Amino acid sequence: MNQDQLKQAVAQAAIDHIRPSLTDKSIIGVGTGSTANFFIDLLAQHKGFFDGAVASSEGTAERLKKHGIPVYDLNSVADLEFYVDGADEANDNLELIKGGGAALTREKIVAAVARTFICIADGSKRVERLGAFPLPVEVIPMARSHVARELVKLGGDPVYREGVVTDNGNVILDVHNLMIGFAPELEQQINNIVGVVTNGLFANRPADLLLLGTRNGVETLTR
Ligand SMILES: O=C[C@H](O)[C@H](O)[C@H](O)COP(=O)(O)O
Repeated sequence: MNQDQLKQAVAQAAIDHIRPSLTDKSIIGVGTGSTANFFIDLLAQHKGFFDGAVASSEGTAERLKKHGIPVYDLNSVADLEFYVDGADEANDNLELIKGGGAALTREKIVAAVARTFICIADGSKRVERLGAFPLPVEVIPMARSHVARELVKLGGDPVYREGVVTDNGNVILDVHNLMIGFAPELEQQINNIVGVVTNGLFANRPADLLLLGTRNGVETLTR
């Protein structure tokens, strides 16, 4: 099985997990990235069994709409049972690094609202310790240098992701070589830097269910 087939398998596992709970009133939170795209394409086969979706990026909204799936503004949604999204790294505590596709802030917002966050990833994303993947930090453009200096004080090496503007009009610093000891604390510390919108650590709101695509099948990890 190649990586795309593993992504497809976990996307299908997520569909199988949520399908029995769906009603014609269900609205599903949908993440961003190549794994989430497999999920969207499979979800489209179940139109009629749910109402619509909330998107974590403009790209995802566009893909959902192309499939004819209604996209709702999160502000108009009172109840979101599921949020399904990929990750760049995941540990066995279901803490994640996300934001390789620059969608981290909207992803974190939708994850905060959802009752169940299902993370889908191919097995290569599983790590013992988070941090080999550079941590994405979304920053207000005028604060970029200030935030970079503060991140250096935390022991990281921030690199400006040139040419990338987030859906919120901000920029991304990718922080290399961070020692991530206690992830929930570091997540807060970075978010406390003035000018940071949010960072890609999902440790205070980790996933509830992690579906990992491996050559031996889909592994399920829960908290
Ligand atoms: O900003 C992007 C998201 O956090 C993605 O979920 C993450 O980068 C994983 O993407 P992919 O499924 O393409 O590996």
